[in-house]
Amino acid sequence: MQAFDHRKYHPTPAPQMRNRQWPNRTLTRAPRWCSVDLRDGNQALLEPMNVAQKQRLWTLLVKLGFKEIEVGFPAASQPDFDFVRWLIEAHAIPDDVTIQVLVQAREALIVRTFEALRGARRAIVHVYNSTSPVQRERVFGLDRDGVTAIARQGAAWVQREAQKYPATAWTFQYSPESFSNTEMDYAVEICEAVLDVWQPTPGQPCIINLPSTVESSTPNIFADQVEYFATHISRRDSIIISLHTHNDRGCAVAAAELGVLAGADRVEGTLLGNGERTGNMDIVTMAMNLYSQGIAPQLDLSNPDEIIQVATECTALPVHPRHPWVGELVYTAFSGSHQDAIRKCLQRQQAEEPWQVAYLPIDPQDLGRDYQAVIRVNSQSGKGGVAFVMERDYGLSLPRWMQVELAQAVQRASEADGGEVDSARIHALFMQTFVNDHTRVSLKGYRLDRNGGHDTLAAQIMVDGQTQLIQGHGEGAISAFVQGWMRHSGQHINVVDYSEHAIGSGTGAEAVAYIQLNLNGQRVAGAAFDHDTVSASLKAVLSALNRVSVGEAILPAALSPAAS
Ligand SMILES: CC(=O)SCCNC(=O)CCNC(=O)[C@H](O)C(C)(C)COP(=O)(O)OP(=O)(O)OC[C@H]1O[C@@H](n2cnc3c(N)ncnc32)[C@H](O)[C@@H]1OP(=O)(O)O
Ligand SMILES: CC(C)C(=O)C(=O)O
Repeated sequence: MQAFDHRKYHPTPAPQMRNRQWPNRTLTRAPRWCSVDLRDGNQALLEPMNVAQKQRLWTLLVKLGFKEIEVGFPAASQPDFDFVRWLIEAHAIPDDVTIQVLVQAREALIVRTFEALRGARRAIVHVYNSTSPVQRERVFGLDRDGVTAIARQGAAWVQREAQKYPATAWTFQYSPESFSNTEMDYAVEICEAVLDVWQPTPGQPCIINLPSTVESSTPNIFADQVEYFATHISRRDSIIISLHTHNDRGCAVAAAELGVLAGADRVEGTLLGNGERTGNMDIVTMAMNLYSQGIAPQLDLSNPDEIIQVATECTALPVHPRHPWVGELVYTAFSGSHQDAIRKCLQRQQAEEPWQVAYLPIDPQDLGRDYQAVIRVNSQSGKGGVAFVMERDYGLSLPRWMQVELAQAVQRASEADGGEVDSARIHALFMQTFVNDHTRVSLKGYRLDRNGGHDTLAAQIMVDGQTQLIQGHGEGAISAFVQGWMRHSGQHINVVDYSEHAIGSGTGAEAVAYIQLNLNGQRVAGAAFDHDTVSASLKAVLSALNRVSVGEAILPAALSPAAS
């Protein structure tokens, strides 16, 4: 066979299901969570955690609200053993938290595991052996009966050792490792053998943990396997069915979700999905998936930045900026149409109504993220994003036609400079484009006589350093000013659009005015600020006029200093 030849592989067999129920169900509550960060997560690290790092991660897991935490494989290494001893001797385990430890079905390792747990108030001992045909035939060289004997014997050793420590409240857990690659009838058979040893009861249940040790099928097949198992195993009322999915195909979360629909009670996973190969099931993602559907996740994930900080410091693994729910960029939109939709929805969103914001599946503030990062502008952005930034950071609600023109200026800047255009730069472009410095023509003062809609305005303006007086009549100050300007200059000006609003509140509030003129057939917009609204509007007219006059020397002859 040549390289990259798909014929090397065969599909994972799926159980024959006649009347599967899970597709008709929906998730309504969070499963029982068990964090395996300190065990499966740890065993996948280039440099496994030392005791201090484990203590740090443990503290975080407890703070997040985990009630079951697999703390290590104490028979495997001294740091794991020492960490379990520290937890017990330092009384670091809260009353409502149960520690869990993993061990192979090997006598010496089981004995050592119970030594590590001496003095624990409560503990889950998790024993496993692998059950798939490849493991049976190629790793263990045994048939089904031989592998079942390992499981039965392991279960018996666990039971025997537990009896030596009667002061501890023990729960036993068994994993048919490689469950999802095991024939389902055999998976049930081997677990029955373990249950025969442990004899669980509803009052003293045990945990059967079903792993997709290596994820090798679509999540619906995993769900079928779980439903098959849950409906064929005996003593269902005496066992907690737990899932432990891996992410080889990128579907660990989906598999766990469907597995819960298929009858599982409990889910094992890690924070942000660290674990063997492509990782364990990411509990943060699954819990946030539930949260976003209005289901209490039973974990406090309101400070993901702390989770990321502790997890990355303990594992030395970075978190992708687009990691589901918590990545640095997940609540940031660069694309114009997304920004436009987000801006409109946020404007309409009422505090007491259900969240309905396009492109933002949850309110970023729930996770301590502010709206600062929601909209960032680059060459893919449009007027919506630019308008959002101006409103959010400077309190400026630009009229639509000005948004369009500013967005074009921003786009040119982004294309010229490459990358993101930050809020300060957008503001500078606004000021440069629409407000400018009134170098040639500026307002010195005005007198407005209001006369029932027929107003007279006398304005003193500076033109190239010399004072000029223009006078006009009209309906309102702007129209009187424009009329005066036209009379003096011979230019034709039409006010196409005008708006103004206050920035801030109280006596110190400033007004901003936006105006669009048609000057001799050419559209030109301007904006201006002043504490006095009339001044702001007259200055906005001059901002627009300055724009066309700059560099083009089209100042009207009558207003040019030579003509005065
Ligand atoms: C899918 C999972 O994540 S399972 C958890 C895996 N995690 C780890 O392995 C991390 C911790 N493990 C370790 O540090 C080591 O494996 C130890 C210390 C526990 C044991 O080390 P060693 O005794 O040197 O043996 P090693 O791990 O190589 O084990 C292989 C032997 O154990 C047997 N074995 C492996 N798993 C099991 C099991 N679950 N139950 C019974 N026997 C097992 C193998 O058949 C093999 O036996 P052989 O020597 O007769 O061929
Ligand atoms: C021991 C089991 C649960 C495991 O880690 C796996 O199968 O991935």
